[in-house]
Amino acid sequence: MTTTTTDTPAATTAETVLDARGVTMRFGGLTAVKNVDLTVRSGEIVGLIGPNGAGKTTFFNCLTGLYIPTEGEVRYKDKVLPPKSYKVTDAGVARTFQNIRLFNNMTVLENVLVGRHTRTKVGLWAALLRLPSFGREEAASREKAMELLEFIGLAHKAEHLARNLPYGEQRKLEIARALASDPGLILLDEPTAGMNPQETRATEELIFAIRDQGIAVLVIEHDMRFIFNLCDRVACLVQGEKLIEGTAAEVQGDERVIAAYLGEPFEGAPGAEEVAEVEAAEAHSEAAHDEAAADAEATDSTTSSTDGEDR
Ligand SMILES: Nc1ncnc2c1ncn2[C@@H]1O[C@H](COP(=O)(O)OP(=O)(O)OP(=O)(O)O)[C@@H](O)[C@H]1O
Repeated sequence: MTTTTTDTPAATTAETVLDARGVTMRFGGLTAVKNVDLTVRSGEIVGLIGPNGAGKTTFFNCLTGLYIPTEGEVRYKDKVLPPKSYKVTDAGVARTFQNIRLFNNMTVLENVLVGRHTRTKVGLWAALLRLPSFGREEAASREKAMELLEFIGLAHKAEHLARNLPYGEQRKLEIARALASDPGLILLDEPTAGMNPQETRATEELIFAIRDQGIAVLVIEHDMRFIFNLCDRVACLVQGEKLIEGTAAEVQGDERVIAAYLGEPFEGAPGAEEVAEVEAAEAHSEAAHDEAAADAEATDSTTSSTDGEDR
């Protein structure tokens, strides 16, 4: 397996924000992610692609404390991330999910405020007794949440219930909620799933704007045009292993990536050896079957001619 890593001059001098090394995740006998290394540097947008079931979401779950990797280590700004999702958020890594997870019966503003809670400092008693410190903190949180809603273009819907937003806006709201925790890195799991081309284009602009605010981005997507337009670097997972990592042009033109998406086996692909073994075994058993059938036919014809002689 060949892995290409191309560094732009800016990327090589930038700080490493995420450093995942040798991440492996097994579920019983299934290895969903196998020995994957991936870095994301400040100022970068990195894409993670791969066919269905390649292990992309499992890898995200390993990065964000939802899963404890069977092997490997994940560091954020040089510190090993704790294996608890709220602590990962606290450390500065936020994420969105493939299936939207909003609080549907809360308003748009309240949803963003929920995302803000990791950054609020007042204690339980101050909140329950509504002490002045709580009031000040709450006002600051609301101001920040409204700024975020301005940023994503939903300030005019702050008091709407989340469930009443159109699908594309719900996805945006998820991003705003993730941003509310003031992350240094945001992980987006299929942010344009189910979007029309205009919404997809707007999401692309939003992600560029997030990057311009100094937040590094790691994004999973199946929309190749979107990913190759957006990303500084792209890594492709196939059957849990990183097949290639490089610039959009390098990954886009790699015939193994094309073959992986078209579902064709290709030389050197992860799992190719197993596929070759199965194919060889099948060919062998077919040949044995043909041989046995030919033998049986020969025996039959000998028997029938003998039978004829007997009569
Ligand atoms: N909790 C789990 N228990 C057992 N197997 C799992 C679990 N989560 C994922 N898997 C398996 O791990 C493999 C990778 O799944 P994963 O969802 O990470 O792939 P993916 O690349 O994100 O796919 P998609 O693009 O379809 O979302 C699949 O075979 C899946 O069935």
